[in-house]
Amino acid sequence: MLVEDPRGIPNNLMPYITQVAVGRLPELNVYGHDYPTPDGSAIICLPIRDYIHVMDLADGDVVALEKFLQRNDIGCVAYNLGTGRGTSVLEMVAAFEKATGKKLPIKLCPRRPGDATAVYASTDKAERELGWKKDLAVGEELNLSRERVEKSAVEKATEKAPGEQPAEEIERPRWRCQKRRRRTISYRRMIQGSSHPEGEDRGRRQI
Ligand SMILES: O=c1ccn([C@@H]2O[C@H](COP(=O)(O)OP(=O)(O)O[C@H]3O[C@H](CO)[C@H](O)[C@H](O)[C@H]3O)[C@@H](O)[C@H]2O)c(=O)[nH]1
Repeated sequence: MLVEDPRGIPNNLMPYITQVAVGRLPELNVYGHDYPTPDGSAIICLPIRDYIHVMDLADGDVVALEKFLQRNDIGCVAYNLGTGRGTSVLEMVAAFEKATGKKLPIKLCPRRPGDATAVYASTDKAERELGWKKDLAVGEELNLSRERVEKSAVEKATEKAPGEQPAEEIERPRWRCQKRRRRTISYRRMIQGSSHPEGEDRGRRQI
């Protein structure tokens, strides 16, 4: 998932990339550059994964919940939410560099034990039954990821010690994602206005 900012040194790719980009970590270790290509040719190929923005994932949850709230007899159904597309680590690095205009220092390293060569979702069922499809392009996802990290970096820089007086106002990056905010509001309305017997209580707990 894109848009993660854990404390300490991250294990996952995106938070590692963003921490290198803002200078918290010196370089990105790219694990594994000796994987086979699907056709068995000798070309070096990095492991591939399915990278989806957390807001697309949240939209998928909303449409699944909508379906559930409309029917009482739906039972347990599993849907894959992803882009349906495999992307390599170096493709992610290139997309990030394009979105931010910033060069990321990388180091090619041996494979990480336990890493699978290729993992990506089949999203046909979600598209067919929920009408859900990821709608952010990779560049847009990465812009949002960068905004999230910049915002968090400002918040960390302005954290106050107990008893400390308010510091001078620091300009915060503007959150440009008005479309997403509108969706969150309509999600709240949907839950609050639900006629499902449990809808109102569920909505109160989640908001
Ligand atoms: O510092 C790092 C961290 C990761 N990777 C590589 O990046 C890829 C993703 O590794 P992660 O640890 O981030 O994630 P997983 O392999 O557990 O994959 C899961 O998380 C991914 C996002 O981090 C995608 O969502 C993916 O579909 C999901 O299976 C792997 O090829 C890994 O070897 C690096 O090269 N350097």
